[in-house]
Amino acid sequence: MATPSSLPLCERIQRKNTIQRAIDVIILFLLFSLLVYRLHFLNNHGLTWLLAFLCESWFTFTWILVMSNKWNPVEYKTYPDNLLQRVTELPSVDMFVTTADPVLEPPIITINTVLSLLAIDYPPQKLACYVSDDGCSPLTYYSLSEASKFARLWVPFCKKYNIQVRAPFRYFADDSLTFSDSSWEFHQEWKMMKVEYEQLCHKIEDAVQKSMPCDFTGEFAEFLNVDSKNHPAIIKVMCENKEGLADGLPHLVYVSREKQLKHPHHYKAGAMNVLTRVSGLMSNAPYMLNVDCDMFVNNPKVVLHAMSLLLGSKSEKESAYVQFPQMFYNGLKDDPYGNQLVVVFEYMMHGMSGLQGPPYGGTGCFHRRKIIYGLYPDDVESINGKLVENKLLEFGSSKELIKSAAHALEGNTDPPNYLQESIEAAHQVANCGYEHSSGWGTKLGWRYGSTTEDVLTGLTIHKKGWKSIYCTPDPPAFLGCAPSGGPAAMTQQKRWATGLLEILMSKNCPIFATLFEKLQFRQCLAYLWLFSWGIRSVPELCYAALPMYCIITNSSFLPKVDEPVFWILVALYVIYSLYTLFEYLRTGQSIRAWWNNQRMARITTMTAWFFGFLSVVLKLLGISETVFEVTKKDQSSDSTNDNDAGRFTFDESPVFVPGITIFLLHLTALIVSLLKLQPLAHDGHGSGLGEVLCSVWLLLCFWPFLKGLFRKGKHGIPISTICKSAALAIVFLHLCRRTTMG
Ligand SMILES: O=c1ccn([C@@H]2O[C@H](COP(=O)(O)OP(=O)(O)O[C@H]3O[C@H](CO)[C@@H](O)[C@H](O)[C@H]3O)[C@@H](O)[C@H]2O)c(=O)[nH]1
Ligand SMILES: [Mn+2]
Repeated sequence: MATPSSLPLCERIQRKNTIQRAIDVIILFLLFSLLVYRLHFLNNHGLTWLLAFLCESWFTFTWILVMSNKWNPVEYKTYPDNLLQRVTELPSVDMFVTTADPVLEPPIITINTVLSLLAIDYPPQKLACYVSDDGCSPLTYYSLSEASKFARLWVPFCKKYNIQVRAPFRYFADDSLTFSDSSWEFHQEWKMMKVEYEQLCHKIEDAVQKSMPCDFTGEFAEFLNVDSKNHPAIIKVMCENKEGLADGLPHLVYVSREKQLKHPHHYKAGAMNVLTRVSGLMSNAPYMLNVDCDMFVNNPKVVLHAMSLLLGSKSEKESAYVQFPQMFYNGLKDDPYGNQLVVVFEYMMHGMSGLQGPPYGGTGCFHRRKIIYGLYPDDVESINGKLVENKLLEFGSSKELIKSAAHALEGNTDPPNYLQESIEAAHQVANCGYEHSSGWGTKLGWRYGSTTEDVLTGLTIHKKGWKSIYCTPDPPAFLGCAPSGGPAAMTQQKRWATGLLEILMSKNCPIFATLFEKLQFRQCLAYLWLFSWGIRSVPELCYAALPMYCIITNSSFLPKVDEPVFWILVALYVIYSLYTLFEYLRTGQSIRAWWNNQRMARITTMTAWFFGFLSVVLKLLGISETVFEVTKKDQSSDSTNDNDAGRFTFDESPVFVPGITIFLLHLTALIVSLLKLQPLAHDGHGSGLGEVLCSVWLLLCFWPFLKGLFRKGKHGIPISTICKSAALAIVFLHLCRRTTMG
């Protein structure tokens, strides 16, 4: 019989992907054939060929990155039940939740996430939950305070009946719940709990309705007249498990860091660093979990899964952090905005798992505190006083923090602390001047300088030689909101493209990390794939311009139907489409979802990513800074029955202009072609079937924009945007005419 110490905690499994590899290679071969063909005839054709060749070279390069990324997929299995037999004492975990704006992120969402964390299946005396509120909102604080009262009922209820989904709004929204085979007692308690939760919701709704949620006395006094952009730090211990009771609740602490107008606050990265320091003073757990305010715990065993990997891997070097996938509960049917990322997570993340590990995704991730504090893999074996002393120089001036950090770096656990005792020191480290001349944001903690601080922070861990692990338990660990409208989806994609490109264009570029540090070569390729999203918009826009340019000027950039290479292109298109379609079907998605994603990939690349690209160019030129725009979260769940839900929505944002321009131009091109208004072709290289097919395909991709031209309200494109796009299209047409005449 296996002894407890020999029971496995986790297992690394190499996925088989022979067929996929074969198709990858075929696609690559076709791409190379196309490039060779282009090169061979470069002299016979004009600029359009050269441009097509350059774009296709870029696509081939991207394909190589994708191939390398997906070549050795790996997945991990975890055995959390063995953990409980093997480990006598589980380590403690600090849990961080960030929220920034009570309007875009309604407090009811945040408190559901907090409640789901408080009710997690893990010894509560080992847990502390810290909520960072960058909105410094009395409403958020009030909601949390009410939620902490409700938690005293909710947490024991969840544990007693082993409830699966511990975010109450999701639990009570589940219609499939039946009481036929449950006890009378459960039924009674369930009813009581539902009433309590409804009361909590009413209180919060009432507070939202009133401009003032409370009368700003007592514990609320500090919120009187606060300005969310300019206020002192507010830190409140809302719930403390002083006796360390195993049937108590985890600690709950509210943190709103100090803000001053002239001080950069570094958005979420800044908030995470404050949480790291405040928690370092209070509970100083060796592990830290962080989630966005909308990402509630959907699998109550999530900490046990993470611990199976953190404690069960061969060495700490193998598991610097454990990342869970981002999945969504409000996913619209067939993913109309292409932002549920199922396929990306399934194939790209498992692919990276076979290399140095998944990037850090900002939410649903367990970190080791000492690695966030800047430790290298080699330091772990030879940790000594000198080394620790050197590291501590970066921590700023708080003596208490330095002491706690020394403990964390040396791997000692702290004697239990009363949280309230650290409140003064906590205020000190939450001040905006605290990081001045320290290493926070540059040498330790969450890194500054990118609107995707998560990926940057993960990269700095990988480049030290650490590896990370991707964990996909069933049921999914966390679920959150995907943006459910065109503008929100575009804002998010733009921010991602911006942040990722910012990293590529900085000293943190992964190429340097491979040359001079310990980032593995193929991990570097995987990061390059991610970081070049913004750049990809340029060749895609050029490639999208080619068919219409060719039709309008009666020139060509594609081979003619009677040339054999034409079939290379057809084969490429067909094989690639079937290949991607198969990926969607294999992850349980519909053909419609596949098409929506194909379409949205083109729309997002040419609009949101292009704007991301532009904002990085502006930053590099020193003209403007990049900003973190928070995405709007809404609670509406599966809107499968809502006809409106999948309909594209628009706003005045300039991000829609390139999309509409492309649409208008292709429409014009097709009309020109239909009415045979093209000029005479030079030397017999006029446009042909290939160009027309491309144009038709792009029109189909941008179909939502056609509908938007005729709709009103949020489903319609604002007149001003249409005018701007039309003006741009006219300028383009004019330029086309000049080139033909010239
Ligand atoms: O000044 C700020 C801005 C944002 N946030 C928080 O950051 C989180 C993420 O913001 P969100 O608008 O939801 O962005 P998403 O694009 O949905 O987030 C993804 O992308 C971000 C940037 O890469 C990561 O930080 C996130 O963890 C990841 O889920 C939210 O909890 C916000 O409250 C702050 O705390 N302070
Ligand atoms: Mn989010």
